[in-house]
Amino acid sequence: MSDLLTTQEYKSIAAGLSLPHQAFIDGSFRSAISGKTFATTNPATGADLTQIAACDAADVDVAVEKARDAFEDGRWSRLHPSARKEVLIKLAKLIKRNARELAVMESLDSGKTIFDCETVDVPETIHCLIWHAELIDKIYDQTAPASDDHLAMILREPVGVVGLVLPWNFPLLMLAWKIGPALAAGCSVVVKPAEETSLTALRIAELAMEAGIPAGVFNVVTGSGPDVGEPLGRHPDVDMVSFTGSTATGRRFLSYSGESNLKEVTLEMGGKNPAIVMADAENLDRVAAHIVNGAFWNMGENCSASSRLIVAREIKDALIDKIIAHAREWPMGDPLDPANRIGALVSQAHFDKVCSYLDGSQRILLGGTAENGFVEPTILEVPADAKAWREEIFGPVLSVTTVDTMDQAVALANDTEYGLAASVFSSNIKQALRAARAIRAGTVTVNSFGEGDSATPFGGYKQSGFGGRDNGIHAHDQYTQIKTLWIDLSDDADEAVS
Ligand SMILES: NC(=O)C1=CN([C@@H]2O[C@H](COP(=O)(O)OP(=O)(O)OC[C@H]3O[C@@H](n4cnc5c(N)ncnc54)[C@H](O)[C@@H]3O)[C@@H](O)[C@H]2O)C=CC1
Ligand code: BAL
Repeated sequence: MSDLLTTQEYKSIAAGLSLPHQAFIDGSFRSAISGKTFATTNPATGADLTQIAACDAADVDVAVEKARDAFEDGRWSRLHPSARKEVLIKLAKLIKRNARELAVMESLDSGKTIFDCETVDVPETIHCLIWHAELIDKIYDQTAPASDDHLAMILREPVGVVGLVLPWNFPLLMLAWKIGPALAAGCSVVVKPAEETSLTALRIAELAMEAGIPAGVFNVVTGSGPDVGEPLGRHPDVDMVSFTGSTATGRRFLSYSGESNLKEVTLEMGGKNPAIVMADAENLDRVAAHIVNGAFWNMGENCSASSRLIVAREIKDALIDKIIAHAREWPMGDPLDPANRIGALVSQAHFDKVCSYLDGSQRILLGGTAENGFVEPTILEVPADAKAWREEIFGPVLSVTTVDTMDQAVALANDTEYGLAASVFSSNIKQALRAARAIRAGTVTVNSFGEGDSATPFGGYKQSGFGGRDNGIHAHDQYTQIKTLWIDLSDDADEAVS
């Protein structure tokens, strides 16, 4: 990309950044009530970046109370949708104005490459916010069939105070996927960023105030899952939680809801996503480029990563050779070097988890080495009962196995507790579409890898998803609820409504 800077220029921006470190509640930054902090670290160097407010249930209580006050007095929730639109578009413009700073902050905090932060995370964040802002004053309520004496209206109302619990793999983008539709709908939000990556959510909250989002509407409470996520999930005055993260934690949010106020819960969780390549797939070189992108983009720290390659036996060697050639074009190293496509894994704990799958017991076709937070793109040939085949690794590790027929491939694709995404490569389009229908996953791509865009719903089948979809007009459903308004128009006041 011609407008990327040099490594030195990025490092000088990094050195000059002012890093937000306090929680953002009711329109201002504040320390945790306990006064506690925790370190956020640059995973590429191991150096501490800053100390972040380590909030707990007391801070969650204040944020929810302020969010409730804001929601009830209507300072945001009752604005004309076009007024909310204008403010959200202003926020998107402010993000654009601060794009470089946000990209560097995101890269430092998460280990993601500056190339991805500059070309994907920040621009897609802006696009997502604009998409939902532009949508909100174009949605019509409905009327239901009713007699001439009655009017039956179906109205959508903002759900209220929502908790948005975020993962660390796309800190900005997942924030946008959730605040875009939630704020557009008129909700007040309490955001809980992942403890590994709090910085950009805090900076966006500051920009949101500057854009004109009223105090109390957009709060960010930093801290650990048990200290902040759980109190939010259990809070009696939170109407809804939208979560993205692991299936294990998603399950907890269902329990929190069941054990508290039955708040609505939407869960976007893990994946072990298959890429099926049949012998008749056209242009293996192009297929290989898609597989490399699917498996290794964002260091494989992607819930929709193609982590299982199911390939027709007769083309396996040819395809693997091409995948290896493409993977070698993805340099690994300093995330602030714009030439690099593979950065550092998000944390030492996550690095250790990914390394535990590289125990030497598998046949390694590529990579397999890991050092100081960086894991090389790795391809493992494994049987379909191997741990690496079945469990979500969330690192740059592609597991491969062979089949003879599309039926075998689909059966293997579906042999998982997950159902987030899949891709199918075949020049026989009928066969490919039949397979796409048979695969139990929320997004299936044919002859490509991708997860859609702001306009297309994203979420999972089985243990990958619950309760709704991110993105598209469907995301709006998460943050609204339906009210029926029934009006008797008859002159006879005694006539029963029916
Ligand atoms: N679907 C996805 O996009 C993601 C999947 N993962 C998967 O999860 C694995 C573990 O990563 P984690 O960071 O531990 O994910 P996680 O699911 O534990 O964390 C996601 C969010 O939930 C919060 N959380 C954690 N424990 C909680 C609790 N007991 N109660 C309430 N909130 C809680 C975290 O603070 C974070 O904000 C990864 O290796 C990967 O396999 C992780 C992040 C994103
Ligand atoms: N791929 C975007 C959603 C996620 O990884 O959680």
